[in-house]
Amino acid sequence: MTDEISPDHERAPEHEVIPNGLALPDQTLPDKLYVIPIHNRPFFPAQVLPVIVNDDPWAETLERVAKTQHQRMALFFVDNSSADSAAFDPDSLPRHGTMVRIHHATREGGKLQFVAQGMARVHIRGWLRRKPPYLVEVDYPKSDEDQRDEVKAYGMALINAIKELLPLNPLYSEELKNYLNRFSPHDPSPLADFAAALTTAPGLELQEVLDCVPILKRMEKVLPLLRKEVEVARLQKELSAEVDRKIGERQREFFLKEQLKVIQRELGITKDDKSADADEFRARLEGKTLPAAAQKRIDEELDKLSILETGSPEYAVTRNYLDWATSLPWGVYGKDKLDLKRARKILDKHHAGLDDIKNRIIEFLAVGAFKGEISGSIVLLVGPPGVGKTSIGKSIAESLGRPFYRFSVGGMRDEAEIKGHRRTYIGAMPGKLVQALKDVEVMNPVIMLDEIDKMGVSYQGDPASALLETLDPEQNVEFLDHYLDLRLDLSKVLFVCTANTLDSIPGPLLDRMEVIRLSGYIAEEKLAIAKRHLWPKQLEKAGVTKEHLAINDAALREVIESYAREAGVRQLEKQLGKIVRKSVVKLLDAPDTKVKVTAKDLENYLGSPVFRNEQVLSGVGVITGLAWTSMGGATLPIEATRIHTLNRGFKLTGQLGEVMKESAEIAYSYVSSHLQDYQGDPEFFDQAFVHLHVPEGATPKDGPSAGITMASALLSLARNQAPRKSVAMTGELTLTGQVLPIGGVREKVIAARRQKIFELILPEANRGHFDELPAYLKDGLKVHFARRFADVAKVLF
Ligand SMILES: Nc1ncnc2c1ncn2[C@@H]1O[C@H](COP(=O)(O)OP(=O)(O)OP(=O)(O)O)[C@@H](O)[C@H]1O
Repeated sequence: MTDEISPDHERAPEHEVIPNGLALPDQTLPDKLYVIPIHNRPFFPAQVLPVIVNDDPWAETLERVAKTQHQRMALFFVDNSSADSAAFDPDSLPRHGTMVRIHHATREGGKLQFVAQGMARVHIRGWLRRKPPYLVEVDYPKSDEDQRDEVKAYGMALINAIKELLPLNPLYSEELKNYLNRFSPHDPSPLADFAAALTTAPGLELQEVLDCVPILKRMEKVLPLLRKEVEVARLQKELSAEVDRKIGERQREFFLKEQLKVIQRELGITKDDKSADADEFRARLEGKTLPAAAQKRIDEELDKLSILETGSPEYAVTRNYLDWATSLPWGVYGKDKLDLKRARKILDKHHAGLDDIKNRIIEFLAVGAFKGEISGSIVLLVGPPGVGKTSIGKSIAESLGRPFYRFSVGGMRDEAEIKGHRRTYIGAMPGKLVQALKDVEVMNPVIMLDEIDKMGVSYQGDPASALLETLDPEQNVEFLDHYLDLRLDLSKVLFVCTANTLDSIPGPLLDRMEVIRLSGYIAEEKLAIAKRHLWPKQLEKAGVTKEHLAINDAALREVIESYAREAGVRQLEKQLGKIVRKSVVKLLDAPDTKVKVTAKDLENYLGSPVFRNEQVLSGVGVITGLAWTSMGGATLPIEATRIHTLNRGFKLTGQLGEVMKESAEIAYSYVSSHLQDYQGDPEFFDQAFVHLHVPEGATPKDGPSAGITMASALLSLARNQAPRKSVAMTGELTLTGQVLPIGGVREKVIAARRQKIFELILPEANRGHFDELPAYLKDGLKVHFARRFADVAKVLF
């Protein structure tokens, strides 16, 4: 067979625009047709549908069809997905295909598209060309068109089914319209074909319908297919209605929820906050190691949080609890830097002098370095105000590389401040220690407890015993905060406490502490501190350079002597601050000058001097004692006078404590009964009402160490003889005239030097303490050691 064989040689008419589905009067039935295979489902004679085939190899077929006058070809169903190519087996074609008329063929992107109008069943009689373009000889099978009642009944059934189908899917009505344009609804053959074409039955089943020429049989096949289609469509419709309903419900819910969110946001109680809260709390615990009990407790609280209403007070309480519990640094420990050289450098950098203190601290750190950790120790720095206790504490933290937290327990009356309130209280809070740990973010900081000698006691519990529980390494492994109600391990915290005196620190607490004494500074030390630290610090604070503002040593010395004679340096620091501030005012007036502060100018800066050198009192009945208070050592003049001679008597003033009163009684008894041993008038006290006064009457004083001083004052009065000037003394006196040792030798020596007193009387039993003092304190001092009061009297008179 050759290519020349073609069904027709005439060209198609130029314009043959046919509205879809319009029945053609043209009933041409060509006996030779080109063939194109189609897939998915067969094409029925009652259909008008667009068909798409591959350009290759069907382009030529279509071109040839286009050249025919009748524009017809045959479509055969091939149930093979690979068949849209030339590679189909011509013998595999089914018995019947459909002769179609081609309209509107177009070509785009490798595809050919045309509208096929089904015309008639067609049967291949023989092959004229077995490769594309395929060409076959055909004939057209005729169905038996008898109008028996059964056919009619089937026709009615089909029409009813189609009617049922129509409302279920709007697409069907379009196809029905096309169909009715071309055929009478009572024509059984097209009706059966149309009905089959409406169904979504599988290709092979539909091919069976196409292959079935006898009308009754064909209708028998189609009706169940159509009924099934109706059922499926109905089911589908129901399903989609159900889906619609569900989507509708969900959408409704969604919109309501969104509205609720907006309302809650407006009211400040956004639901989202809840999960954000819980998420944040969980995130905070990441990387931390909690004890099992704490983990369990926090999990429980988180669960509770999730069921509470955000607006409820209970929510706020739980949230607050979790906020605290999760922000603790569970299991987070900083690494200690135990480098002693570095530690020494840091201590030296911040502190002038204090060599013995620094050595003690280095020893303390050395023990830690040897053990590998610093824990289980409590350091107590005791000394007068402003001697650098706090700054030593800070330096310890810095040299260990640990964070530092400081709080004062002075005046604390309620143990809840240390251990927290129970959660049942409104506004309950954890105690200071939990707050400290939250702040420093490690479990092993240096925590400084200031003023532990000034803790109070009240009905709200005893803070001292709470503190003992906190500090004691035996107990603080399991420290319990009332608010958290969780056990915390405080054993790795290094506690540094400060106090001005040891007297009021509870014994059990003191027992566990490593006591380091800072005893106050003498003038030379203060000068060094002022030059190296305080003055530069004040300049920096004011933003002035030393090129603009200078002070000479003489001026500094004068400040120390006349304006700041306390044991510490806080007053000194304040005075220097005053000088700097006043100088800044001057500098603002004349920016390019340099201000030099000298001793002469001091009155302009600081007013008249607070202390004068001639302040040491002297005269009959006046003796300078040495005292030691929480403010450091001090000189303490004691005066005795005879008020009248009417009767015997004795009166005491000056805010004296019980012990001091008793030592006054002892002094009075001793002196009055031993006057003749001391060259006094033995009758003197028989006609003397004596008044003994300790000045600075507003300051409470106590202790036995003024015994010999008071006795000396009374003796001076009785002998009516002024004692030697510039001698100061301290010592306890017994009824038999023994001189007993006293405490605070160092502080008292420092105080005497500050007052420029260089001759001292000390109890013999304190000789060792004196000898231990550093040379710079002992230099130039004349010290008499007294065993008995007679030794004292010998020096004085
Ligand atoms: N040896 C020193 N060298 C340098 N500066 C010092 C020295 N001693 C104290 N200072 C400074 O004096 C000021 C007061 O010191 P600090 O606050 O440490 O005293 P404190 O003993 O803790 O007093 P308080 O008992 O009143 O708390 C600080 O500015 C501190 O730096």
